[in-house]
Amino acid sequence: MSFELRGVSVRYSPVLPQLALSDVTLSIAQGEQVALIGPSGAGKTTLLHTFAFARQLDGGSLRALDAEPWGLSSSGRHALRSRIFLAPQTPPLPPRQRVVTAVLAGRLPQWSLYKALTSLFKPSDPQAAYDALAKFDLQDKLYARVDRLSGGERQRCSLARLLVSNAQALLVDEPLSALDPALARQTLDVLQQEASARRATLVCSLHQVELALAHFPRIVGLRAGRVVFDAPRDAVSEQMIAALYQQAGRDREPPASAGAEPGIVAGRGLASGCY
Ligand SMILES: Nc1ncnc2c1ncn2[C@@H]1O[C@H](COP(=O)(O)OP(=O)(O)OP(=O)(O)O)[C@@H](O)[C@H]1O
Repeated sequence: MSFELRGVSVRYSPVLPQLALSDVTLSIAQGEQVALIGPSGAGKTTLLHTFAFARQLDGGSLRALDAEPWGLSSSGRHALRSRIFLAPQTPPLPPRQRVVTAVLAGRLPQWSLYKALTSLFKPSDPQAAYDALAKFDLQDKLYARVDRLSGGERQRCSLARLLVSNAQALLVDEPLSALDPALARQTLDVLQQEASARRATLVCSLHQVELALAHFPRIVGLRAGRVVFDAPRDAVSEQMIAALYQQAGRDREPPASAGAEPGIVAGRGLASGCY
């Protein structure tokens, strides 16, 4: 099993009454490809960070790659973490760095400190960075500076890092926010082909509901920190989507229908695609 959450709660601060995740139970098998959808503030990012044990639990338990990260020593946790790639919503790319160096940073978890430092001055494997960038049609940017890239180029450059890593679990947070529709589809194709080729688990948060349903066999709907549905894409109806996004952002209480069949909301359908 890649990830198993049992009754997990996460709170950002003890002074904040609300839970970012509330009693979440979810299992994801190795090699599965899952889309997380839900309104802004639903807890998608928090869930991805929880999988990658970047956030402490306030309750419940987590298993990741068949280990219990919070029961390990910090060095054990670090070793386990190196097998997971978390691509954040805002790519942390140093602006003055060359793209080749930024992409090869995807290998940092596998490198010694010496190799990491020397690679800053002389990229250790520019061919690997070139090949990864080529999958996103960005190979001509190999030696460009990161701050000369467009937002969409930067986003794909950050995902090229994932391609050079050797992670067995790929956690990707809103990878399409700066991309046009054609690039968005291409980017998802690249991520999914890569995950399939290395039999890695892929969990991807998306605001583009249509793309989530078109690309991912399993869809998890989150709202107000809770799993509202977890279903094969063919079982996800327009009504479920409408209920998931109903009054998005206006409450942090679990919807009355959480865990049950959601109600029908008129006027919004899958055709509107991005909620
Ligand atoms: N650093 C933080 N400190 C305090 N609260 C936070 C922090 N990060 C997130 N939250 C809160 O936790 C909840 C879940 O946020 P999260 O970022 O996981 O949602 P999301 O579904 O990823 O949203 P979006 O789609 O807008 O990125 C929200 O209520 C948010 O305000």
